[in-house]
Amino acid sequence: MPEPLPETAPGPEALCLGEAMIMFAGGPGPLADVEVFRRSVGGAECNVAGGLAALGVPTGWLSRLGDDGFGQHVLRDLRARGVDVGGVELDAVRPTALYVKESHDGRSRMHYYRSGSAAAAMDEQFLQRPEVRDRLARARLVHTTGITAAISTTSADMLERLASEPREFLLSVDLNWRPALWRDKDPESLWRLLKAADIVLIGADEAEVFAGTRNPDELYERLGAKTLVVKDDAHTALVIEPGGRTEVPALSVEVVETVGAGDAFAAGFLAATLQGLPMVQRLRLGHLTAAAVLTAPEDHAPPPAAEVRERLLAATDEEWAATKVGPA
Ligand SMILES: Nc1ncnc2c1ncn2[C@@H]1O[C@H](COP(=O)(O)OP(=O)(O)OP(=O)(O)O)[C@@H](O)[C@H]1O
Ligand SMILES: O=C(O)C(=O)C[C@H](O)[C@H](O)CO
Repeated sequence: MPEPLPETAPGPEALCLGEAMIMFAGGPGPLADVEVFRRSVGGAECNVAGGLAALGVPTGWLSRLGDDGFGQHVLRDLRARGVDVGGVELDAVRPTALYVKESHDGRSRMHYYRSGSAAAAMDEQFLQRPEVRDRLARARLVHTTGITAAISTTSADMLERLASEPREFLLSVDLNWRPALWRDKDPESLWRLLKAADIVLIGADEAEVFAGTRNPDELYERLGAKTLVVKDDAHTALVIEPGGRTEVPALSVEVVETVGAGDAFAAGFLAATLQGLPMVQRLRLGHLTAAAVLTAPEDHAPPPAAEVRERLLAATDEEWAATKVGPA
């Protein structure tokens, strides 16, 4: 059973709410031919939680896991990465979700085995559990994604509740549009969640599919977000907020595998936000942490070393533009 936070503990500053999955990476080659898979932990919010903790932000991950070996592995892995898992509930019946990453023809495809998972049973009551309620009351930031809105109707209801109740924390939402999870579902609840958020992160490509536009001004207008971050792959990341707009070009990266780069970007951007850094540095830290994941095969990777981060956050625009990142 998760331990409630002691009354005096400050609790995690940041909380990430969503499903973790055991990820099996196979290939290169078509799934039908792969015999051996490498196991690691995936899941968007869980990737962000690990990324925030690695950047020194006290972070908790809120979710449900099957009371099975895979769930134990997720807990062990997150604890080892310094993430508080006291808000995790174990389910004796429903399993921990799985996903298989197929690498074939130079691209990755995700195959989910997650329907009926322990996390999909998250509901409004989950937020009322003392272990969760106490952490929410003390957090400065809560991050979630469109994936959590998609995994079940009870989970979508939970997010509606989270977004509509009075809150002290900043609510951050990454669109993370996953069409496979939205078949036969109306994304209206996701629009409401995005509109209620204080910070919205969105990739230009997925915006085009989800909202029919990749134009940041149109998105800002439609989402009414207080801080909208639009990432455009290898090109640039742009923030629009009431005070104006800031744009920072992406780094030049020798890409190994792209899944998880958006989560790593979110971790860097949000960590720098909590640290009160100026907007250019918030975007730069996002690019830097994304670059670390782009040069690794897993969905998450340790961020660049502190001295590298400090040097590049302080670099001139010319030095930044000339920076190249390759596999470690
Ligand atoms: N080819 C690339 N070269 C350099 N940086 C990249 C490249 N692709 C992605 N990035 C970095 O990763 C960040 C996130 O990428 P992207 O724009 O694809 O967001 P996303 O669609 O939300 O990601 P995800 O597919 O992980 O959900 C970018 O803002 C950038 O920092
Ligand atoms: O696609 C999902 O639902 C995942 O959470 C798996 C990956 O870890 C995630 O997509 C990376 O952003």
